[in-house]
Amino acid sequence: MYKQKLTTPEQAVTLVKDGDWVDYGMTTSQPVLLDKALAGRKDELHDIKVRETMSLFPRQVCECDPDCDTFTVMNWHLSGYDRKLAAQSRMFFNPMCFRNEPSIYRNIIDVDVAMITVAPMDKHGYFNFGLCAAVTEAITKKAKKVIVEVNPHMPRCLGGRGEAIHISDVDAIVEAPDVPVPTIPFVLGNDIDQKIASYIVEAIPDGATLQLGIGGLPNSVGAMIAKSDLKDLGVHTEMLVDAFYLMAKEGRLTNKVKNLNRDKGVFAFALGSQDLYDWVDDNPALATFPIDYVNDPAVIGQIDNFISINSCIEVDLYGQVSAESMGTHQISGSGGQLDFTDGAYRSRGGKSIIAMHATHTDKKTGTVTSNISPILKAGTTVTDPRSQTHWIATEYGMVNLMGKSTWQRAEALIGLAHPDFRDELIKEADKMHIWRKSNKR
Ligand SMILES: CC(=O)SCCNC(=O)CCNC(=O)[C@H](O)C(C)(C)COP(=O)(O)OP(=O)(O)OC[C@H]1O[C@@H](n2cnc3c(N)ncnc32)[C@H](O)[C@@H]1OP(=O)(O)O
Ligand SMILES: CCCC(=O)O
Repeated sequence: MYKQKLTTPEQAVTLVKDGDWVDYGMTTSQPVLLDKALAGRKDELHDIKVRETMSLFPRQVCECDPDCDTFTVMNWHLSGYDRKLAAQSRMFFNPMCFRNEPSIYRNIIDVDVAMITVAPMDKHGYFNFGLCAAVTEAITKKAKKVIVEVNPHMPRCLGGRGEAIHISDVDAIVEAPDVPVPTIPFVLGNDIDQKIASYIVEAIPDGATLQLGIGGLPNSVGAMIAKSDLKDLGVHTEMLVDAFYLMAKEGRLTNKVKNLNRDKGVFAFALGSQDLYDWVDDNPALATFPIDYVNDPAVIGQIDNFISINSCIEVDLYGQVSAESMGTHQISGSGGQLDFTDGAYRSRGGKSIIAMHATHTDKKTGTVTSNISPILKAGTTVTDPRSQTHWIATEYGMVNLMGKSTWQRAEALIGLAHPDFRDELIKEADKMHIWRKSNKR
């Protein structure tokens, strides 16, 4: 069957017809040779819609078609490359809560052709989805045709479920022996990140189960945990990052006291360095599951002492969080932030922590602005509504907003702002009628 289905990328993409919706696997499952071959058909195809997530390298269907004559590309979560294209109307954002994405595929949207990078076929005829199980099964099950791009460098991730596809469900196979699996460097934050990390690490008990988001700030927290005295930590995370490998190496991560999936570190996709990939490869201490399980707040809430650590871009004085846009400029996406904010709050002893620097410096102009604002800018997307926001951390401390009234939130958040911006924030809070008269006397 393998020999019958094996073909060239150019031949495989002839499965795509005018008007089709084509889905690429997300992050490390993005096809490379198939993307290039599909781009090669630009002049003969019409109205092809491509859906993808977080490009880790230039997308050939975008590069070949700057005026978007043939390809309309949509993206569930923007990377740095993607946000530049989106700002030129060459890519469009697909709003979602990550836990809902599989059900959106199952119940709402159609897929004509799925193109997915996978690990080599095993002796039972299965292609492991490798580093990214998250939504891959939902995409392939909905697709009318499935093309797999086999990458021999793709680690094999053992799964709870939904981690592989059988050759009988595949329409065409192409091989990519010389394509590296994309890595991202483990970059630690600066002194401010270290300060914020120190508050967060203090709030983590022995035996806690952790989720870490993307970026220098969560990396700093993870690296500090690895060097701490914390014992018997567990992992239940959307994205498995290098920090978890460091914690395991230092003996902090045992998954021994987790009250769900005990002895297993749970994740939906892994993205990081080659060291991380070598650690996850065939590792029975880890289990990958689809995102509608990992990110389900009802699942997360069953795990005691669940500590979720994510970062954001801006918080207003009501406690509304944006982790994804600045006005109408889409920076990234909601991803799983709200899923974990809700889930960690439900956990006995749990905390959802949204961390950020108190200020932002514009790289081009050098202008410094407060990341705590009276109100979000016009057009900014709310990632976490104020009713769901739990803990917020900056280099000036950490506060729990849950249960606080509007004046208490304003007071607490102004206490987390950079001192240079506090007077102005107080004036605005007063105008917004969320500053106590007694404070003025
Ligand atoms: C994969 C996971 O994270 S799982 C966890 C759940 N998911 C989420 O939390 C999703 C939402 N969160 C995110 O997307 C990220 O955590 C972010 C964007 C909030 C922070 O990620 P980081 O990698 O630390 O972001 P970074 O500092 O590089 O900033 C990204 C961009 O936003 C811009 N930016 C960041 N903060 C601000 C700000 N306050 N004002 C204006 N622009 C800002 C940066 O300039 C940068 O833009 P550029 O690359 O085009 O120059
Ligand atoms: C693909 C979604 C990533 C995130 O949650 O940030």
